[in-house]
Amino acid sequence: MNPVVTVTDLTKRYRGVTALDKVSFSLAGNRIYGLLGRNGAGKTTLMQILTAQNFATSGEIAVFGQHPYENESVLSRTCFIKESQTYPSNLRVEHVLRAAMLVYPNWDEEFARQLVDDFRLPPRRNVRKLSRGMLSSLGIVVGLASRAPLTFFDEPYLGLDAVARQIFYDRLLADYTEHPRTIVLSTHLIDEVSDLIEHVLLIDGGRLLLDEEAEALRGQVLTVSGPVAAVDEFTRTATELHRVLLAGTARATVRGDFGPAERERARSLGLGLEASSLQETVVRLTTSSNGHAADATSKEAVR
Ligand SMILES: Nc1ncnc2c1ncn2[C@@H]1O[C@H](COP(=O)(O)OP(=O)(O)OP(=O)(O)O)[C@@H](O)[C@H]1O
Repeated sequence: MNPVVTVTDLTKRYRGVTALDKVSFSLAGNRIYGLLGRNGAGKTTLMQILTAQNFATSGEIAVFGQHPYENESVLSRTCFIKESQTYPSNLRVEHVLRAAMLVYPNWDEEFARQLVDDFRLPPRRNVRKLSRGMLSSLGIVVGLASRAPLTFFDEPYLGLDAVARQIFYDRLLADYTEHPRTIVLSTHLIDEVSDLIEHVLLIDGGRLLLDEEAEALRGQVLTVSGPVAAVDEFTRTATELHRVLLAGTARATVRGDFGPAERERARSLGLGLEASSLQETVVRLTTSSNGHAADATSKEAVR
């Protein structure tokens, strides 16, 4: 199947800031992508360019095989829900939903109504009078009910409580299962979405640090713990991302290909092995690397 998005050597420079630096990747159809990275990594800039709300400095992009700028056939299939979505101040909730119905060909009105109930949104209230969390809920309703074949959610939950966030995750997963599409979810709440994400794109300082299936990544990053000498022996053949020393023992987060033989080797050295969570993996990769993970091992002496 042709990719839904292809990005080749995409660079975006603002005055004095390189927000994206020769980024290349593609997005397949019908997958949920996690677009992860620290503040200022370049995530919003990337989504803006892919939705024709910003221009590249150099590089190529194709969305559904075409450039998205002023391209109705691409934009009608693309939905971008931003962190701080703004609406004309004279609109009520029901007006926003009606406008969305006109924009998105796959709009599901019944699903939208159900979501409005789920998030307890008052349909007749003016958007100016919505609370911060209610505004985020409205964006989520539009993002889900649009059923756009390519949907971007950029930190959609400012002000949303834990119950509403869980409703978002549950409805997203259930609806995606029934109506598969390509969803890009940018978030800092990595633990909360780690079961949803099928593929991880990690950006750091404008560079793509990771483009990996979530399942594959789970087996690639491990934490080993035990006597320092045994940890040293084990980590000789892996990339060490982080280490904590504690009274003669070490706990190291390592990245590598850990098949059954490697795991057996760890056990024979008397080491404990734990899979790292996606959040820990992202934190360790972005704090240890700057693109040079092996050179910049972080050694943190606790005692
Ligand atoms: N209009 C602009 N003018 C100048 N610099 C900008 C502009 N927009 C973004 N930047 C800079 O580009 C870099 C990437 O910003 P971007 O908003 O894409 O990051 P982000 O990954 O979405 O961050 P966050 O997670 O904090 O939302 C940052 O250094 C930011 O300050």
